[in-house]
Amino acid sequence: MIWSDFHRTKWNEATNFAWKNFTTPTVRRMFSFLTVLGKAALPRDKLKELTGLLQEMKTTYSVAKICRYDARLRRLPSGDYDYDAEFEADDDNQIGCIPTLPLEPHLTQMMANSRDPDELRYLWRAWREAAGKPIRQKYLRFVELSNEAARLNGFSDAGEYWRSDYEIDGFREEVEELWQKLSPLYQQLHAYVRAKLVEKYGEEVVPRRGPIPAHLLGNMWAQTWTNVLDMTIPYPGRTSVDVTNALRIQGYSPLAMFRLAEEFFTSLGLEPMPQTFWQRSMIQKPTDREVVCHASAWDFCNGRDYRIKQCTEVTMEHLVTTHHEMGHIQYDLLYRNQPFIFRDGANPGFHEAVGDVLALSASTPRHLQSVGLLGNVDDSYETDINFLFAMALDKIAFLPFGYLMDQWRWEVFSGDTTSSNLNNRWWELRLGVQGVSPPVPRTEEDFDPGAKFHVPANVPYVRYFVSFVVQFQFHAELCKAAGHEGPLHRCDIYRSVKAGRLLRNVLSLGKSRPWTEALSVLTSGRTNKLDVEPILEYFGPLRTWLESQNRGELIGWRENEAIVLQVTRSNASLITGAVLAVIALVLLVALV
Ligand SMILES: C[C@H](N[C@H](C(=O)O)[C@@H]1CCCN1C(=O)[C@@H](N)CC(=O)O)C(=O)N1CCC[C@H]1C(=O)O
Ligand SMILES: [Zn+2]
Repeated sequence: MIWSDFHRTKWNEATNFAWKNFTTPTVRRMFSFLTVLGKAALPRDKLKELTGLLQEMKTTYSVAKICRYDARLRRLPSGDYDYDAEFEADDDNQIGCIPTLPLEPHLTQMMANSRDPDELRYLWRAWREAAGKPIRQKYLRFVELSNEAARLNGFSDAGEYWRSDYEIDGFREEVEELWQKLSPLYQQLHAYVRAKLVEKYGEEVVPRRGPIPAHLLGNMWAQTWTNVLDMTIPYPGRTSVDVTNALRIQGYSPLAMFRLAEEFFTSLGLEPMPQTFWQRSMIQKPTDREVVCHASAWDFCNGRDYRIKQCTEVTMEHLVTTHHEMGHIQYDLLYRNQPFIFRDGANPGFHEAVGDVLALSASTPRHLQSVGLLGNVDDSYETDINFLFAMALDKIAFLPFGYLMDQWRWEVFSGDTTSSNLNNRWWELRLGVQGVSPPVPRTEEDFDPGAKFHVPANVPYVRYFVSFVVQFQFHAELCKAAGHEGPLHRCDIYRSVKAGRLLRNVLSLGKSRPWTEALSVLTSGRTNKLDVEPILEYFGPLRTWLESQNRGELIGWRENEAIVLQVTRSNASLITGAVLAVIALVLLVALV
């Protein structure tokens, strides 16, 4: 909605009005949200520019495609793969191929399944050439306008505006403290996975004591490592909870996956998906048009229309994502009777946690067996460790990525990071916090953060870090309500109406109360703070196992040991470059 200057003046008068002195807390709370206009506070022309930039960046990301990797065509005389050749313009200035491969499902699946470092390195770089690099300048202008809008709302920059969603002072410090408590467990997992990747690829590809090259972790952003489970599973041959094959053998369709997820919610006495959901959701990639394939959930704010858009593949990973997206819809449904301004998550991390909490139960070997996706499941120690390890490849591996994405953006918004070190700062964080390195040299010509959906789409990310902590607090409390006894990681709240009632009581509040109060409701008053104890308890047995396995390994990484795989520059390009330089020099001398 575009505000006329008259409206804006009137609104500014109203917002300065003494609503802060209203006696009714709920009304005061409503005004505290209503008076934050966000980007609508911008003058009309700048608002138009901002939304235009956002649309262009999202479109670039969603239609980006790359060329096929064709090792045969790109061999140097030495036999090495001539890596740069893919990016060299041919004589008619065309890239040496026709880009045909989109991120979903092609590149996602290739990053998950390829075990060829050359191919993975090509895919990793080609995606960043196609999706990140082209939006670097647009993003810088977008940041300027976002900061201008934030200041018009009384914030110092867009980062402070984003953090205000958490309604506590010192949220930044809180997140830092949580990460410091979780980092040792991450480093244990990192050390073990690195050792396994050294076994698989050798030390000339993976430095035994350095960071892990980012293209070898089964994911385009190395944000979760579940796709390298086959190379790293602690006890091969014992029960593995990757049920992708079972889903396919049993003929699961995307719709069947959605129905399976819905049944978990209704087994708790929670809301079924409304009729319109099944009529209007897009759960498979259409063949007749380009769509934004990145999975998302939508509340159309009329109490009836809720939809998921997802290019669903029949894999375990997509089954978990289906629970995640349906968790958003469940939350939307539970607070639909709140006043409009309160129809939101208690904080953004709560919204991200709902579906994941149910998936923690749905992913247990026992539960997978009960729905026929796993055969015989034993209660052996090895099965436990295999399960916890698979969960850690998703939940623990993710923590540094969930943490650093907005560390980087908050610094860009505050001006600590500028166009002179935009990409370098990203890799400082990736190296320092996550212990991953780029497989090819990076410069300020590149814009690697732009190759991750949430940056062009301008969706904050620390919500996922908060979710990965708080979902285990939810899990622990719901398991208590369900009467679970035994280790937390074996808990399955399936069909527990008591757990469902507790979850309903917390989620129905929406944003009508501060999230700290919602946490009090969840824990019957025991705490109102984010707490890493439940996630550390859940992974306790694995941590002990990792520490024993990692004896003799360096825990952590020497940052100067990043092996940047030498990109085999084709001689031609080097010669061309030299010749051009000489011509330029001769011309310069001639002109002077
Ligand atoms: C796959 C998932 N898609 C997001 C999500 O579901 O959060 C989408 C895109 C951005 C926001 N969004 C929404 O659907 C919102 N409308 C939900 C809401 O606010 O109600 C996603 O991006 N994830 C999941 C794990 C980590 C992260 C990633 O994949 O990096
Ligand atoms: Zn989400």
